[in-house]
Formats: sequence, C-alpha cells, structure tokens
Amino acid sequence: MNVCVIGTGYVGLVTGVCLAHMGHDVICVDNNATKVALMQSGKSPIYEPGLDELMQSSMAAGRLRFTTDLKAGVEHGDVLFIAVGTPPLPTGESDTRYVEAVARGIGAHLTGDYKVIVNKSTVPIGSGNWVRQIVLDAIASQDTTHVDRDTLAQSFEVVSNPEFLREGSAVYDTFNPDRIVLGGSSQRAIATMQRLYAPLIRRQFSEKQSLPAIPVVVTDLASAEMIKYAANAFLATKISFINEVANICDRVGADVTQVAQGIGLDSRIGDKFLQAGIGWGGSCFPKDVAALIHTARDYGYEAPLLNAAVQTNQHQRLLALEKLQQMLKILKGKTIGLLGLTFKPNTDDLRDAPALDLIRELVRLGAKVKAYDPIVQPGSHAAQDERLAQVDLATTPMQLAQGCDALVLVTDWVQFQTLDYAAMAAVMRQRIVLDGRNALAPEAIVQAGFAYMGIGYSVDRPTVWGINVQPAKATVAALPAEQVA
Ligand SMILES: NC(=O)C1=CN([C@@H]2O[C@H](COP(=O)(O)OP(=O)(O)OC[C@H]3O[C@@H](n4cnc5c(N)ncnc54)[C@H](O)[C@@H]3O)[C@@H](O)[C@H]2O)C=CC1
Ligand SMILES: O=C(O)[C@H]1O[C@H](OP(=O)(O)OP(=O)(O)OC[C@H]2O[C@@H](n3ccc(=O)[nH]c3=O)[C@H](O)[C@@H]2O)[C@H](O)[C@@H](O)[C@@H]1O
Repeated sequence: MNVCVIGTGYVGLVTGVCLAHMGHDVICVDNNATKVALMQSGKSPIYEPGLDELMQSSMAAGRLRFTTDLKAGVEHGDVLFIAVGTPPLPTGESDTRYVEAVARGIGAHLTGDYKVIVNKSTVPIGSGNWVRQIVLDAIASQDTTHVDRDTLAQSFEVVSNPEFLREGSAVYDTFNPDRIVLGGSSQRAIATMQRLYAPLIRRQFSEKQSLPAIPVVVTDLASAEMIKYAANAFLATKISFINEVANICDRVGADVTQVAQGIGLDSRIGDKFLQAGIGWGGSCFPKDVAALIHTARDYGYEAPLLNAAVQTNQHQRLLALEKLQQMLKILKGKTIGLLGLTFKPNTDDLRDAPALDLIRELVRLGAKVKAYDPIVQPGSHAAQDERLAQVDLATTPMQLAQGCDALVLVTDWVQFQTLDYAAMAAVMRQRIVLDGRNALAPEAIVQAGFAYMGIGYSVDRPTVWGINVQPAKATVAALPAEQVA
C-alpha cells in the first residue's frame, strides 16, 4: 500500500521505516528541512538501535523516501499518518497545534481519492472528531477546480491508532507489539488499517511466524484515545508504586529488588516496570499523565491516584540528592559524577530526564557536576542542551571519576555494569556509589573499594562505612515433587 507519514520524530520515523520494511511504499514528510536532508542521505536524526540499517535497506529498495513536500505526501498515501509532537503546555494540557497544522494541510491537498487519516500522535480524547472537522474546514476553503467539495468531504475517514513503542527498543517494539489498537466507526477505514498491518499481525516477514497473530483491538475513537493515556498512566503509576515501596523498604529494613521479584511472580501483578529508582521521565510519561489529569479536571474530576503518582515521582527524582546529603552532608564544594544523562538507556533523548532535575539542584547547592554518558558526548547534538551548560562532560568513565566525591548512576546503560570500578575508585576524592537504578552488582562495587547505596535498602542491613550493602537477590526454587503432592 502507499503510505505517508507526517512528522519524523521517534514515532513517525520508526513507523515509516518499519512499514517500508514490511513492503509498503512510504513517503515520510517533515517540515524541518535540515532533518529531511539528513534522512535523505540515509542517516537517522535519532539514536535508536537497528533503525539506520532498516532505513538504508528500505531506501535502497526504493520503498522509503523523505520530503518536506506535504502535497506530494498526501497525494501519494492511501493511509496518512499524523505523527507530529504533542508536547505539554505549562498547564499540563497537550499542545495540539502541530496536529492542527498537519490536519489543515491534509485538507488543503486532498484529491478525491479515498484516504484514511490516522492519528498516531498521542492526542487528547475527542481529537479524532476534531481532526475530521479541521480537514472538513480546510476542504471548504480549498480552491478546487477539478473535484467538487462534497466528493472531497466524503473521500476520507479518521482512525485513531495509538503507538506503544518505547524509545531504545522502538524497532523491536514495532515488530513485536502486544496489541494493535484501531479506533473508528468506519468499517472501510478499519479494514484498510488491518490490510496495512496484515504482514505484522501475521508476522509474515519475521522469523517469529510460529507465534500467534498479534491481537487487534477495534474500538470507537474516544476509547482508542483513552487506551493510550490509560496505558501510560498505569505504567507510570506502577513505577511510582514500587518506588513508594522502595522508600518504605529503606526505612523498615527490606530489599525492594527482592520484594519486586516476589510480587512480580504473581501473574496478576506481572514482573515488568517494577524496577525502583530515581523516578520516571522521558517525553511521554510525564506529559501524558499530566494531560490525563488535565482532561479529568476539565470534567470536574481531580484524579487523586494520578496526582499521587506524579507527587511520588517528583519526590523520587530528588531522592539522590537527599541520599548524597546524608552521606556527604554539605554538597557545596563537592564534586558529583553522574553516570548517564538520558532518561533511559539506548536513546539520546534528554526530554524530562531525571538527570536534569538532579543537575539543577546540585548546582543550586554549590556542587560541581561532572557527567559521562555513552551517547551524550562532548560535541554531540544532545550535548548542546543548555541545561548541561554547567556540567563538565567527560569522554570516559575514568575521566568522570577523577576528583569526584561520589558517583551517581542515573541511567542504567548496560555498560555501566562492567566498568573498571577499582581503577575509578583510585582517582576519586571519596569513594561513594549511589546506584539510582539498582543496576549494579553491589558486592563488586564494594570489593572495588566503594561504599554502595541503592534505592530501597534498609538502614538495618549489613553496612560498609555506615552505608547499606545490597544482599543477594531472592532465589526462586521449585518445590521438590513430593512436597507438591
Ligand atoms: N517518543 C516516543 O517514544 C513516543 C511518542 N508518542 C507520541 O507520538 C507523537 C510524536 O512523538 P515524537 O516522535 O517523540 O515527536 P518528536 O517531537 O520527536 O517529532 C515530531 C516531528 O514532527 C515534525 N513536525 C512538526 N510539525 C510538523 C508539520 N507541520 N509538518 C511536518 N512535520 C512536522 C517535527 O519537525 C519533528 O520531526 C507524540 O504525540 C508522542 O506523545 C507515542 C509513543 C511513543
Ligand atoms: O508513549 C510513549 O512515549 C511511550 O512511553 C513509554 O516508553 P518510554 O518513555 O520510551 O520508556 P519506558 O521504558 O517506559 O521508561 C520510561 C521511564 O520510566 C523509567 N522506568 C521504567 C521501568 C521501570 O521499571 N522503572 C523505571 O523507573 C525509565 O527509567 C524511564 O525514565 C511506554 O513504555 C511506551 O509504551 C509508550 O509508547
């Protein structure tokens, strides 16, 4: 099928590239000419594992093109994806002006051929009908000579198809979704979307063909829009829940990693998104939870649980500061080294990253901040972020450790598990590791000469220099057969 994806951020680019890999003929449109030129040269503007390779192979096969020309994209696509950003306004409300501009642009360029317009962006509940109205308004003011306006008005339908990919594993997630959600009232539009996703649903192009088909959930427009917000709000609340449990663990003498393992094996709870740490961030959880709270408020409902999840997260994002103060007392004049800056590993995305809150507060309290991130390297695009202006960016972990009073693991990049911590300890002023993601092997860190502290360990646990040491993980063993009977 012919597809047009408008907006080539994380979602738009990954969607376009994956649809082209499935065999569709895809044009990606973006109004950022610099970005388009980069993509036309076969380079992805974002760091996302596996994306460059797929992008280049689909371009070589002639199934993937990039342009700034919206008209060309609209004329080409049987399916038109709107995948532009919906960032938060200061009120928490979602800023839908980019969606509005694209919808207007689509309406101005419709040709009379049948098109399905797909809201892929995360948009407030009710946006499906709103987009439809904007397109109709644009048709009404279209200067058309070849097709009458009634024909144009009948020539499109709007579907909601929310996206659930995670940054850092976006390509994998797109090819292996837990479900596909399609919201809309037109059978023709839903059938078109099912045809588009047929190779994915039946896993026809992957080695996983033996797995069952991917479930497709067909709903009305508003429910599909709500599914997206409810999914993100639930996941964010789940993390806030385990973080709250971690904070209680800290006080009562339990180990949150063992607790997470113990509750996660209950299939009603599940073991995912139970990693306690210094809080959730990124481009979506904070903005989508805020937007859902805002929507609820518009309807006179306070959404107390969601507000509490946000509040717990705000506290959690500064927990590292509290713990550093416990250990170092006065932070003024101390040097703190951050391991990781991005909001999660395998991305170069700094949007609403917990590291930024920590940097702001450390600087405010007079500490010197150094940081090492495998992707946010000096000179890189991400490093230009003005919120890093007061951070001394190191090019190696050793350079980071030099002269530090403490290291804080902020992002759980896998390579941080195997750094030469003994060598790093040797060049530090004080040897403290605060593991903000419970990602390191505490015994190894202690052996390397550090005092170790995680998130969710009790003050009553065995301590090294008065700081808690994480015990071994809980073991899970099957009962002997005779005991089962
Ligand atoms: N980033 C993520 O992992 C996920 C994001 N989402 C949702 O998907 C949507 C897009 O998010 P991201 O990809 O992160 O956004 P982004 O901000 O990274 O990218 C948006 C792109 O749209 C382009 N754009 C803006 N206005 C345009 C216009 N009028 N015409 C053409 N292009 C235009 C921008 O130049 C930019 O390249 C948001 O609603 C977000 O909530 C949903 C799931 C995952
Ligand atoms: O709407 C979106 O944009 C996306 O938001 C999240 O994906 P993403 O933000 O890429 O990353 P996650 O893996 O969900 O992590 C979000 C934050 O939660 C934190 N987190 C995650 C899991 C966990 O157990 N503990 C925890 O603190 C991460 O460190 C990160 O800061 C959702 O997981 C995706 O399904 C959704 O499509």
